[in-house]
This record gives sequence, C-alpha cells and structure tokens, in this order.
Amino acid sequence: MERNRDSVAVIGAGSWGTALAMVLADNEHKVKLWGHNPEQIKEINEYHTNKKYLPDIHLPEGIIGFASLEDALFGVNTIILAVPTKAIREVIGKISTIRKEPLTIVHVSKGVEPDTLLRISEMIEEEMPAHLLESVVVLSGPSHAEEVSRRYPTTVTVSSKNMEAADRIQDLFINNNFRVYTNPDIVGVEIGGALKNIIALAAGITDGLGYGDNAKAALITRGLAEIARLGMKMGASPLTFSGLTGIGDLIVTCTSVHSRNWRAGNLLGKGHNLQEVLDNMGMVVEGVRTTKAAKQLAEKYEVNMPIADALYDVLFNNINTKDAVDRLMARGKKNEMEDLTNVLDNNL
Ligand SMILES: NC(=O)C1=CN([C@@H]2O[C@H](COP(=O)(O)OP(=O)(O)OC[C@H]3O[C@@H](n4cnc5c(N)ncnc54)[C@H](OP(=O)(O)O)[C@@H]3O)[C@@H](O)[C@H]2O)C=CC1
Ligand SMILES: O=C(CO)COP(=O)(O)O
Repeated sequence: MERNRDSVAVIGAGSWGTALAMVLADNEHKVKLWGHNPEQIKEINEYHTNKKYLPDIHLPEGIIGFASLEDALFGVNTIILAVPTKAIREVIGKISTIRKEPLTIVHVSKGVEPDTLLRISEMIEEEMPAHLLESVVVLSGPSHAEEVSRRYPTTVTVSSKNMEAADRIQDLFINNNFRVYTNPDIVGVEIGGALKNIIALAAGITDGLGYGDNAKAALITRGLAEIARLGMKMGASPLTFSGLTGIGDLIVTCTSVHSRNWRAGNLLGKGHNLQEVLDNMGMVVEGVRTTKAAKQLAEKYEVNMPIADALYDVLFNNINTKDAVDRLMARGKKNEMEDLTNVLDNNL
C-alpha cells in the first residue's frame, strides 16, 4: 500500500501507547513515544523494550522515546493520546501550554469522566483551546495491546465529528495485521468502549465466583442491552452496538485473560478487596471509575442499568459479590426487549 510517511507522537508509554507506536512504526511512520518516566524512556531507546508493560516484546528501532513533551510535540501535527482517562485533563493541559500550532488528537482511552459525565472527546474539546485543536478522533475496538504487539490480526474503528480526519487516521494505522474501519457515530463508539469495561469487571466476578459460561453469556448480552439503552438516549445509533466497538469489544474484554478489567473482577469474585486488587494490577483498570460515571449517567438519562448498579454496590458499598449476583437474578419478571424497544420508540 502506498502511504505518506508522517511524523506522529504517541503520548503515553503504557501498554496501549507502546503497541500502537509499533503499528505506526511497522507502517514506516516516524514515531515519537513520550512517557513521563525518564528511566523507561532510556530503556526504550537503549534496549528497544518496555518490559513493565509489554514483556518479551522487541520494539521496532523506528520508535524513538522522549521524556520531554516539548521535544515529542516538535514537528508533529498528529498525536495519539494513550493515557488513562483520569490523566487526560492534566496531559492536555500540558500540551496546550507548549503547543502553538493546531493539532489532530487521536484518543484511544476508554472511559467517561465521573461528575461532568463527559466523553473523552468532549473532555479534550473542553480542555484544549479551540485554536490549537484541528480535530479529535477516537480509535476503539477489540484490541488487547499484548496481541497487537505480537502482530496478531486485530480490527478497530475510528470515529470523529470530522470524518475527513477519521479517514486520514484510518490510512495512518491500517495494515495487514491491523484493520481499521470508520464509523461516523462518535457517541456510540465512545460509549461502547467505555462501558464494556464495567461488564468485563462483572464477568470477571462471576468467573471468580466459579459460575460458568451461561452466566458470562448472560452478562455479555444483558450488558450490551444496558449499554445500548443508555447510548441511544445519549444520541448514539443502535447499529454501533452490534459493531466492533459494541459487541466486539464486549466479547474480547469479557473473555480474555489479557483484560485488566476482567482480571480485577476475577480477583474480586475470589474474595479480594478492591484496594488490594488495584494495588496489585500495576496498570489502569478503567471500569472502576467508569462505574461511578455509569451510575450517574443512568440517573441523568433515567435508564435502567441493573448490572452497573449491582457492580457499583460491590465496588463502593461493600456488597458481597455473590449477594450482588443473587440480587440481579431475583429481579422482577421482564420482557427481554421491553426497555430497548421503549428507547427505540422514543428515539423515532
Ligand atoms: N492496554 C490495552 O490493551 C488497551 C487499552 N486501552 C485504553 O488505553 C488507555 C491507556 O491504557 P493502557 O496503555 O493500557 O494503560 P497502562 O496502565 O498500561 O499505561 C498507562 C500509561 O499512562 C501513563 N500515565 C498515567 N498517568 C499519567 C499522567 N498523569 N501523565 C502522563 N502519563 C501518565 C502511565 O505512566 P506510569 O508508567 O508512570 O504509570 C503509563 O505509561 C486506557 O483508557 C485503556 O482503557 C484501549 C485499548 C486497548
Ligand atoms: O480495551 C481493551 C481491549 O479492547 C483492554 O481492556 P482492559 O483495559 O480490560 O485490559
């Protein structure tokens, strides 16, 4: 495939930022990888490894590590923002004090901000001065860094309010291992990516409790119904939830041992407490914070979200995991499609 060779900065040298830097380097772009830990950047440049986040992976030598944000941003028009949701405002704040020219920001984080209830593209628009922001694009979908860094076949979706920018980012990343689709529904893409982490925590819990595949299938399907109900009320297209950033990401996160959310849930189901689990994970478990946001979103949009609600009580009200599952199973009788069709009817 003929492509332009671009200079791109990946901001955040954790597992996802590093794996995406590898995809860009494979596509022969000039890749600057910024991280706030100088020791880690030294390791990337001297040994071409990032052992804390991607053990056993040799990084392409085209990836150059930067500990200075100013140097990383110099000469680039596109950045890939790969930090946890809770660091987005701080990092965008730093970028906006350094940057003088407009930037396209591709964010790859999966969360919703508690209290403001903003999606990540909205947080970026709020934090970055308008004259410095060319476009915001989201890249999301079923994609564990551990597999992308091994160049296993992976599919993702990009979305933006500016679909020309999304098309450009599709071209930047796409290759024969990493297939990139576009979808103009940015609300659905961001909400699906953020909320699947909650369901993955719940799936980890039922696995930790020793329940079987029936319970997991139930969580995936009823979880999707819950996400779609909320997403549609927020303006998303129902079709997006049957795509890569909906059911696709739910499947991979609820069933893969690579998922930090599933692993955290699994430990909770086995009886460990939340603080102990988060302290041992060493990587971000986005679903915990997103559960707070989901509870608030459900109240704001008056959407029934029983799984998110039960998970909230496990995480923040010390409800026993088995009691939370029992409570979900003992709810009143329902028509499976009732809440979904109500939202669909009201949206037409
Ligand atoms: N890992 C994956 O497979 C995927 C992850 N994502 C999403 O990508 C986002 C990032 O996750 P991921 O890379 O996995 O997370 P990791 O925990 O692997 O890495 C997070 C990185 O961000 C850095 N960081 C944290 N806080 C700050 C800050 N305030 N300023 C600068 N850097 C900071 C961390 O630095 P330090 O090492 O010092 O803590 C680390 O380098 C999340 O929203 C996640 O949901 C999406 C798809 C796949
Ligand atoms: O979003 C992901 C896969 O698509 C990564 O999920 P975890 O954060 O649970 O590891």
